[in-house]
Amino acid sequence: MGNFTSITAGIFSTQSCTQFIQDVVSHNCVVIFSKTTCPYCKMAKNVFNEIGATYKVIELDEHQNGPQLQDALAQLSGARTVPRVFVNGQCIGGGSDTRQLHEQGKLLPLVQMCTPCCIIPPEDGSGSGQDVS
Ligand SMILES: N[C@@H](CCC(=O)N[C@@H](CS)C(=O)NCC(=O)O)C(=O)O
Ligand code: FES
Repeated sequence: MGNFTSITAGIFSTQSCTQFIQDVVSHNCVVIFSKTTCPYCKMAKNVFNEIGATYKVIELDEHQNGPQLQDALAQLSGARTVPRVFVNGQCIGGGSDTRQLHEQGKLLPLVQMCTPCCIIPPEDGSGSGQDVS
């Protein structure tokens, strides 16, 4: 009788996970593939909080296809560890890589290259943005 392997593979295949990841990272300036309990992941989120960048988080431990997504991330980025951090469609590495780039002053310029810009303007109360000097 029939072989259902190809059907059950469906959405769970590494290939469709790869497509999902490529879709998410091409539509969001900063994407963090994370696990809710992971301190390295918190570190990565904190770095982007510090520079005022908004980011999309995908918590792999809460995701139906978490393990498959990790396999696909390994293929795409060379590591299946969390976090995996993407800026402007490119993987910049994990939590310590993100912090290091920030300490070297290289993270903000990467984020600023995104269109549309994902930096939240600081609320300094200095008026409506109209400069009439
Ligand atoms: N230096 C790396 C360390 C990442 C790491 O070792 N992550 C562990 C969890 S803390 C991991 O992903 N292990 C494999 C797994 O959870 O599937 C980083 O900062 O991202
Ligand atoms: S520190 Fe343990 S899951 Fe990341």
